[in-house]
Amino acid sequence: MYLRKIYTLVFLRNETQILLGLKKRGFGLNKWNGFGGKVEHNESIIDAAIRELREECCVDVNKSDLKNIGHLEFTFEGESILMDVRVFSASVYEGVPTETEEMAPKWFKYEEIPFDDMWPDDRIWFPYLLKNKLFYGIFHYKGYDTILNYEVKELKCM
Ligand SMILES: Nc1nc(SCCc2ccccc2)c2[nH]cnc2n1
Repeated sequence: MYLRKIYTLVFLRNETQILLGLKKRGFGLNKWNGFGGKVEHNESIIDAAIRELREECCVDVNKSDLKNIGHLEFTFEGESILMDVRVFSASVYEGVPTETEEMAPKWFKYEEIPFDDMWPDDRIWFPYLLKNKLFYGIFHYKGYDTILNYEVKELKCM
């Protein structure tokens, strides 16, 4: 029924702030989001996450510094794609976040996250990210602005 496509989403964090990027083209245009995109057939999910972060904001992160913090699945009314988004965070990285054709990076204080200019689901699962709890969420959208139904839960590590 659904054609599952895997994507990555990476958030750089420090004690007081999180790095978001304003999407300048393509999917999620003009929304603040983490850095990420498609996983190509010839790469692992982790390698794709590292590649997209470098391509989108010129920051390099080591595999060992990327932590899987969540798993999100998105379906859209009338579409057969299931977006399977693997969410990562890192607090150790190299380089200075730099604007590219794809993204304009900016640090946001945790109390000033611009949810009104982000995907509607983000305000639902960000509390888990902010509390460092591993999360799993599924969201069924009508169009790209309306969530018809969803479920989010904390995953207990094995
Ligand atoms: N936060 C968030 N992110 C995404 S897509 C993230 C993965 C991606 C996909 C394509 C290009 C770049 C990045 C979402 N989709 C529906 N709600 C959503 N929320």
